[in-house]
Amino acid sequence: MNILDKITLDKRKEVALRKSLIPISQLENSVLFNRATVSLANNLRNSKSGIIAEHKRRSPSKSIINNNLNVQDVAKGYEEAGVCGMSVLTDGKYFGGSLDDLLIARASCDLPLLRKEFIIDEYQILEAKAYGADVILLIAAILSRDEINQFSKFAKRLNLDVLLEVHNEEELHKSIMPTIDMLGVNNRNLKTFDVSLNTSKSLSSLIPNDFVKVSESGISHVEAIKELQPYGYQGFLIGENFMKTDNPGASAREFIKTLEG
Ligand SMILES: O=P(O)(O)OC[C@@H](O)[C@@H](O)c1c[nH]c2ccccc12
Repeated sequence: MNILDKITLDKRKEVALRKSLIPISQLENSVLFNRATVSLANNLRNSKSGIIAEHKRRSPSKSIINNNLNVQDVAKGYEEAGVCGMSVLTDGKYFGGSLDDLLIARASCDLPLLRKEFIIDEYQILEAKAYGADVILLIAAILSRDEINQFSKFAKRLNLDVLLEVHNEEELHKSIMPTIDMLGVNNRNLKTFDVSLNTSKSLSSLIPNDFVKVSESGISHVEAIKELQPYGYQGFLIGENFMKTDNPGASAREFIKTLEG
């Protein structure tokens, strides 16, 4: 079984348990549930740098990245650095994250927040809203076209932006629909962990212009962004490159200064 299948299998069990612990009505009663969300897609359209900075403690491909930071400092640091949005990994087992991380990030900054999660059930979209997210991630590799349609419609009804992640042509064709705001091309193959910026380059011309194009993973220097911008990319999701340092906010700030300067 590949790692993505393993993660999704575990996720189905986890979500079933979560559902039994916290009823939907309780999520809907969250103070955050009815707040006005901020659009990441709009921020990216109006930005010169387009950086989405991620909070990621560890990953199956890199094991521990950084265990010595607190989410509050990271969120504030990213906001001060001038990023367009923040991505918060909420998967516990494989990435060391939690919904509490999302909640703390929400309490610490006004950036649009992406719930970075393996979404396989509408319940997780309600959680995203209740814990302060503005954007959800949908991963084409683990969803059918019908599910993408259903989940993205559901998210739009909650005023959440939808970032749809693809890794190849087949996933891209399956996913094009008007309820998607941003199309993210993951440079990392989630089944093998191979990383190549060529994935973003080769898929770019197949993405219709009404979607904001986001390039994800493996971006470790400003030159990579300069290389990808001519292909129409307006968003760049960066995790490890910032998180491996003692001060992710400061490294994001330095990165953006070099990029815009
Ligand atoms: O740390 P990196 O290589 O900069 O990557 C960030 C982000 O793209 C990556 O964490 C990611 C992209 N898509 C995902 C889906 C699930 C979990 C994680 C991811």
